[in-house]
Amino acid sequence: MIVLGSTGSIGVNTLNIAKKFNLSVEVLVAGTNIKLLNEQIKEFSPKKVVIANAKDIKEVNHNNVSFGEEAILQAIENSNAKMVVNALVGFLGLKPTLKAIECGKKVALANKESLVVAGKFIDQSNLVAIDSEHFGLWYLLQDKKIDSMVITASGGSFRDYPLEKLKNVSVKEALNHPNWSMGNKITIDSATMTNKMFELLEAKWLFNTTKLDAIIETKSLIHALINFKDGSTTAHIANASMQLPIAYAILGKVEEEILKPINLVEITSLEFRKIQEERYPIWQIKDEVLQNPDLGVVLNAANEVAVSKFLNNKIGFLDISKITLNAINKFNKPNISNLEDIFILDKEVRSFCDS
Ligand SMILES: NC(=O)C1=CN([C@@H]2O[C@H](COP(=O)(O)OP(=O)(O)OC[C@H]3O[C@@H](n4cnc5c(N)ncnc54)[C@H](OP(=O)(O)O)[C@@H]3O)[C@@H](O)[C@H]2O)C=CC1
Ligand SMILES: CC(=O)[C@@H](O)[C@H](O)COP(=O)(O)O
Ligand SMILES: [Mn+2]
Repeated sequence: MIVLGSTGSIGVNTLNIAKKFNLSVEVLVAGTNIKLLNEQIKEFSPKKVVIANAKDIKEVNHNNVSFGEEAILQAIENSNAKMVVNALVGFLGLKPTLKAIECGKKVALANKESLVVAGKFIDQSNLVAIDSEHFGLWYLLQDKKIDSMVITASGGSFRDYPLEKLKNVSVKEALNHPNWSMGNKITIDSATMTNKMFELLEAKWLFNTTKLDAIIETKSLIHALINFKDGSTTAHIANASMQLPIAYAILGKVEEEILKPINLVEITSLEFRKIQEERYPIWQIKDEVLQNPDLGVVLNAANEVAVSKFLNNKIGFLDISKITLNAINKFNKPNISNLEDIFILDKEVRSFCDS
């Protein structure tokens, strides 16, 4: 397989599964964590390696290394591997997703931004999403009439902070996710609840419905629920680890233990909360975005600019949703009729948010 983003949280979990099931890894793509990449090269002996920057090539212990976005696309095209795990973060992941599909490879897609911005153009016939909530929904699906689907949110780093403290929280505090160990960008997206907005859009494209909602479950043990027409609700419960969704995405069928089962007696209780707009201002536009999913392009671009500014200490935490809502207000009627429109609008929104 080809692993894009091998040094990230999903990438590392993917390689753990590859090791456990003795799967071959033909291509590794990473950014700047060359130390970890070299360890992965030693362990998996890939034929090809791609990194972000030319200046780091000499540090990589491999004789076939290239760099940059175009090189990622070429590596996908030139490889005989049948599967691409896309664990890149952000808009950067879209072109590799499209390239992998074009090359007829199976796509195991953690890069949810691909679906957020381009869901209506993505052929899903050979694609499986890697996301705990969508894995949960898929696991619960059965041949019965569904009323609605619900995904859960942890509430993120600040779910228990007094509202008046949010203005001055630090990057370090924001990166302290209560339940999951993930990359920086998605951890901030969890704290603002933008991750859940992305996941509603992701679910819209994956399950072809807008009867979707999200609630907070503070322990991240329930990942998804389905309300059936007959009045029953089923819930997917599993320990908070991405190894199970990744194993299914890669292997298709899993019959051995990947995670330790949940012990409800030890857990003793679960707590559910409504997602409040006062704490998560982005939630104001939930219905609008679901009704007009082209807004995903605006939401994603503005959010990427804002999160990067926050992580670089240029703005405060509350400014992230201000920037995003401002962009949604400005670009409120996007007209996306082809993939090219996505790249044009993405650029316009970024330059608006940067100015
Ligand atoms: N983490 C999780 O549990 C979950 C993540 N997701 C989604 O999966 C995706 C990945 O998330 P996560 O693993 O947490 O993110 P990380 O930030 O941990 O990993 C991102 C990966 O992309 C690489 N990368 C970044 N920029 C470049 C570049 N310019 N060229 C090549 N490689 C690059 C990084 O390399 P390096 O580190 O070497 O710089 C790293 O390997 C995101 O879309 C996220 O929303 C979805 C569900 C759960
Ligand atoms: C592990 C996973 O799927 C993440 O998307 C997770 O859901 C993020 O946590 P939040 O529920 O806090 O957004
Ligand atoms: Mn998720």
